[in-house]
Amino acid sequence: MTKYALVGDVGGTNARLALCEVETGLISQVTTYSTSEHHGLEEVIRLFLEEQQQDVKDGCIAIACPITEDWVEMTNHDWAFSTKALKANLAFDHLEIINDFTAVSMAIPMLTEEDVIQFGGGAAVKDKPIAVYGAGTGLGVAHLVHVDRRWVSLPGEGGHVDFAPNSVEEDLILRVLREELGHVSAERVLSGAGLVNLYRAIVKSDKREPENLKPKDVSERALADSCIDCRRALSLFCVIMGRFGGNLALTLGTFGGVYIAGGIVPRFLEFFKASGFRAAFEDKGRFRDYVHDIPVYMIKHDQPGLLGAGAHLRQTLGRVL
Ligand SMILES: Nc1ncnc2c1ncn2[C@@H]1O[C@H](COP(=O)(O)OP(=O)(O)OP(=O)(O)O)[C@@H](O)[C@H]1O
Repeated sequence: MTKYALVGDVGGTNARLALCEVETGLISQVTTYSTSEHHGLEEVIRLFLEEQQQDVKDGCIAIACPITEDWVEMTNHDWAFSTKALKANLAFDHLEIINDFTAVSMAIPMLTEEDVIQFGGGAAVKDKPIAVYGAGTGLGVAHLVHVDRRWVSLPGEGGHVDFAPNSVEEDLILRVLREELGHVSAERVLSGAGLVNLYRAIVKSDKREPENLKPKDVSERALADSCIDCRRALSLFCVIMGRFGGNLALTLGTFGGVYIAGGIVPRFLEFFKASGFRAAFEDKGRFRDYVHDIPVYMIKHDQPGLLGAGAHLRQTLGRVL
């Protein structure tokens, strides 16, 4: 009989739950619940399991916040719970709560050629380290290394490293943002709000007054070619994505590839392809040759969080990915 586990991907707005076939990793019955319409994770899991009519005893839920102890509190929502209590209340044998980017990284070994778009470089080297990063509401980062015939995801808060400018234009941006924010992390430029920060800094460095724009306004005006500042901001966003990805590649020698996740880049794919992204990725001075062949892939699979939560759980249960 097919054995199923519960998998989940919980963000600030939506909680997605699904079944995962333990032997194959196949995801089915994907159901999305609005987090604002429910009191907590246990409530939506119960609703989901009542629908399924399956004897589910194992689960893995990816969630958008740092996971450091039993008590889990979401960053952008008021859901909070004890993992131990949740496992006991659901009468599960096994329940893991993992960070959402840990899940995205664990999905990578499961992806096929159809799930990605390559941006330059050669072929990925099997079992070499992998980096994944993604701009969305924030900037998520994770690394994946292959040790003792299993994949290990290295967590961290890599989105909060210092923004490292590498051109006169980027120096100007840093100066303006530092005056406003103090510490300028990479996330302050590589996220939805980051795109707006770039636009505002470009306008302010020219001693003009920026408009009150949303991230979507900046990318739409850039694509429509109706605002030169927005176009510069979007171009710079792509270049800084390249520099940041190149830094991840250098740090861990990611000859297994660098992957881009997150909801922002897919919204202007053609612009991204034609941008200075790859040149900036390789713009590493004496180490240009080192990163030259490292492939970059954008993940286009629509549920990498669920796929990765399933992969994480299956590996814990002793399956080989
Ligand atoms: N067309 C667009 N161009 C640029 N940024 C956009 C666009 N549409 C939305 N955004 C920004 O993208 C960010 C949301 O990113 P994303 O869609 O990856 O969701 P998330 O909140 O990070 O993830 P989840 O869906 O798991 O909660 C927001 O900052 C939003 O303002």
